[in-house]
Amino acid sequence: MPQQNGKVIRNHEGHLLELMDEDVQSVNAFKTRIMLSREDDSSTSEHVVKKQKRHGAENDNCTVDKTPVDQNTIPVSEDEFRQYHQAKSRVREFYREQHEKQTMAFNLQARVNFKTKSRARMTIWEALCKLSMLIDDSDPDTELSQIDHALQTAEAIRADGKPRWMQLVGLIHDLGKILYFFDSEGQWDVVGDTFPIGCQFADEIIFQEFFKGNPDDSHPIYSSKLGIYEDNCGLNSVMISWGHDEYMYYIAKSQSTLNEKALAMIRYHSFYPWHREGAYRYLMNKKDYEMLSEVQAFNRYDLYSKNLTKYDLKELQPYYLDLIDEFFPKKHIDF
Ligand SMILES: O[C@H]1[C@H](O)[C@@H](O)[C@H](O)[C@@H](O)[C@H]1O
Ligand SMILES: [Fe+2]
Repeated sequence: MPQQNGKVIRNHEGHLLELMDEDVQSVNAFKTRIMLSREDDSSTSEHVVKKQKRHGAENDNCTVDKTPVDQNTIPVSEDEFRQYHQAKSRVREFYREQHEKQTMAFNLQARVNFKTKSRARMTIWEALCKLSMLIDDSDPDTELSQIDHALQTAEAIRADGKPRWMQLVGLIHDLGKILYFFDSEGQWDVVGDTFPIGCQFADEIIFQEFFKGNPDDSHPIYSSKLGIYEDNCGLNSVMISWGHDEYMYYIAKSQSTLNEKALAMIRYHSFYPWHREGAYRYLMNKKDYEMLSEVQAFNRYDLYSKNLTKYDLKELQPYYLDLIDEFFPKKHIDF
């Protein structure tokens, strides 16, 4: 049974405690690094804003949305994807808001919120069905709902004969976007490309100019090249902007048997400035180089599978239910 509004601290949940412990430690580590930099960060902002939902089909039960799609907006060749300079205003406005609001203060608080609350308990399939109600404002390449995108990605990986764990990654890589229906302040803290917090916003980030409105961009430490980090400290020690990738990574890490490549694909698939544009190499360690090629291999399916195909959910359900069972030992997942 999904629990909406889970503001309850569920201390009896073993995995939640584990997660909290791990992340309280990492949040503390970030705080320590900030304190060590002796900067007075008084930028606590008001996070309560009105949510504007951009819904797809008005249904919560996984029926197929038959809404016609504007054919002219769909990219056909690889170089037609991610053309942000000609993107619609909804995409520009999305990034203006995201870049202004993804601050260190927000990110620390988002992690504390995540670790100290439980939002809902449901099956992976039930969660996937929720994605039929979300269209991603940040994405210039699809107007379909996120359930269509999940199936397109998974089916492309499957059609290419890739391993079953990777097919599952295709299916659930964006599942964290259900965060939008729980704790989020809008889409800006759920979707979109991601980037490190606590150091310079690299030029390779799309719409870099919108960081002008982010207080961290004029912070003496956070705006420096290394910020609070050390050379080659490894991405695992870097705080990446909060959203569906981080959220789903924690869920999959604690409640699935997916391997480290799968977890890296989930965690970094939106980190385009890194995996596509080559930024932030100075934060990487040896392990990150191994994972980089995995994330890039996954990205091909994530990005280039976006087309007009709407798969028949009922037809695919038995196959994917088996796949989910293989890697998620518990039927009901704490989201
Ligand atoms: O991984 C993708 C990618 O970063 C897209 O650019 C973004 O629009 C989506 O929200 C996200 O899921
Ligand atoms: Fe994504």
